[in-house]
Amino acid sequence: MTSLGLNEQTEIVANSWKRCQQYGLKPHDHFDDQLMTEQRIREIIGEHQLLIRHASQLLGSMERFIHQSGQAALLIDAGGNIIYSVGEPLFSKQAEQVQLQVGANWEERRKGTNAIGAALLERVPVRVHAAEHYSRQHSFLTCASSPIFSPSGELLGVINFSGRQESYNPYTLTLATMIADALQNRLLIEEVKQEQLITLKELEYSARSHPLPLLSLDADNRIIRANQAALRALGQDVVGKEFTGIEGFAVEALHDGRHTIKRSVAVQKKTVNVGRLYTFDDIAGDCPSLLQKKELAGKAALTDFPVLLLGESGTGKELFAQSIHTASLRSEGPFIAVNCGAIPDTLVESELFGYERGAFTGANREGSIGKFEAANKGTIFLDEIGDMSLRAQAALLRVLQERIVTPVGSTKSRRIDTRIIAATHKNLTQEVKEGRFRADLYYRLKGIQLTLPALRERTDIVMLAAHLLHKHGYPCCRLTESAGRKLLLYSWPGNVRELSSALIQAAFLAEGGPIAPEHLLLEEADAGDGRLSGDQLGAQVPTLKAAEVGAIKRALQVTGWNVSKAAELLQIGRTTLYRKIEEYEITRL
Ligand SMILES: Nc1ncnc2c1ncn2[C@@H]1O[C@H](COP(=O)(O)OP(=O)(O)OP(=O)(O)O)[C@@H](O)[C@H]1O
Repeated sequence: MTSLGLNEQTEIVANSWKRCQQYGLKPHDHFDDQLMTEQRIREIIGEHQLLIRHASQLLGSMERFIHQSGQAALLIDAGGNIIYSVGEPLFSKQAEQVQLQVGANWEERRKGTNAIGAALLERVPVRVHAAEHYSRQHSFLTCASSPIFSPSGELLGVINFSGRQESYNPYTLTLATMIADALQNRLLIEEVKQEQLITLKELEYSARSHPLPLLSLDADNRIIRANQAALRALGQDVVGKEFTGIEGFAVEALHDGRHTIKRSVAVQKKTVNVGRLYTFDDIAGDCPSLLQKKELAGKAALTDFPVLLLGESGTGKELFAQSIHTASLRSEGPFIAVNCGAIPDTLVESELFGYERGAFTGANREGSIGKFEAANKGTIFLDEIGDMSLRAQAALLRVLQERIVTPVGSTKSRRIDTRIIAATHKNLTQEVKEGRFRADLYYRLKGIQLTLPALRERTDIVMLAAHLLHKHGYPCCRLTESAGRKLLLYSWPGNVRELSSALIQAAFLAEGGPIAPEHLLLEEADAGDGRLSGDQLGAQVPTLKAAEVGAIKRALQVTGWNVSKAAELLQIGRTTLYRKIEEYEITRL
């Protein structure tokens, strides 16, 4: 910014005097000498941290010169408040007598004609020397101020040099202007850095959750960028408009470690599993037996072999099935889940293979495609396969062998290109032995077989619990140590599904505080707290010995047979635990 000529400066001062007369100020009056409260000063300083940081770096480097000149340098915000100062101590003391100090306001209306107030009003560099000050109290001063603008042209404040009138130097106005320009450049660089950060964040989001709607907002909440998905969601003309929030969007503020950047990236809130299939990243836990299955499933995903998932109810079979699909080359194709146990025997063929128009009474007049065709080029997940009738098994076997389906009522067969993942909580070999499941179908399905560990066999229950609390929207909810112990000693017949619902209930009961054992309402009497409720008494009550053996076995299992850790969990001595292991003849399976 170039300095104005002498005439323009004189005119600025003259106009300021006229305004002061209109305000009703008198040169001999006692001018406003109120300072802000300490609390308010702290707040204002907090709001201008970035500006203060850059100003203090620039002025700090010339502190010696400022001292030698007998002056003080000040930073003032756009409202006329002094928010930072560095100066020669003797002059700074005198300046304080007229409140030229942090916490004072130097707007023209309060202090009469002065360089700070005039530069803020006129938005140009201004010098006010000695008797040019409207107030007689200020005539001992010589001051030079230059306005600071943001990269987008908004007035942010003023840099001012003041000293006793004898310290007048024609270059102080040039100096103020140079410092204001340097400050502006630094802000611009900062903005570019923020821009890079925001772009990186956007890239990260697009890599992770493409094609979710993605917006970038400026400091005023105006949309500066939007990807195609966001344009579809919000309209093609949203760029430049103010973002007022929208149902389903979460706004994430970005930080650079030192301060919060006012811009935000808005991404669509993850609504659990609505329109989004699970991926391997959703499978939480670091228990070796789980990690091994995850690795194997990851390899299986790259092939087209059938996968058979075994495991108790709630161990994550569907989670694995979806993750295999999303990691496979078929991920762009459909994922169709069929609960085989829920289809009535008479409808199995029409459900799986479809039917032609008018094939049977009650059928849709237009006909319908079956699940296999719906899953063409994708994956079909045959859940609860162990619950299928023998008749249905025969029909399924035909499809697997021939890779074609014939809709009910049709003579035309259709070729299908579908990857098959089946799952059951039943022991299929036992089912085969007892004649309830066809051996040939079993061998067709078990291309790659994965048995998922039951939760009680896992060593990462507490970590999984923290993950599930986070997933269910209680990221700050923490488990007390004794609650963690209770989770470890419980037998979890319902596996992760049961853990998940126990935690939601516990977080609710804990009302935002830490989750304690009494918040975990578990089904069994062996829940680790040793207490039995009234309705659990009677036939279901295990004997004391059985409960003790159960607790010891689980403690050994979750600690991977680390006797010291298991004893700690059970809150008994190590020697006692050794004795009990021997006494009850507990062995590692
Ligand atoms: N390792 C895991 N990490 C995170 N969530 C999990 C994990 N395992 C299971 N879950 C969650 O537990 C619940 C039950 O999982 P899922 O439906 O996949 O189990 P399943 O074995 O298919 O059960 P079922 O046999 O009863 O159909 C789901 O909400 C799933 O997201």
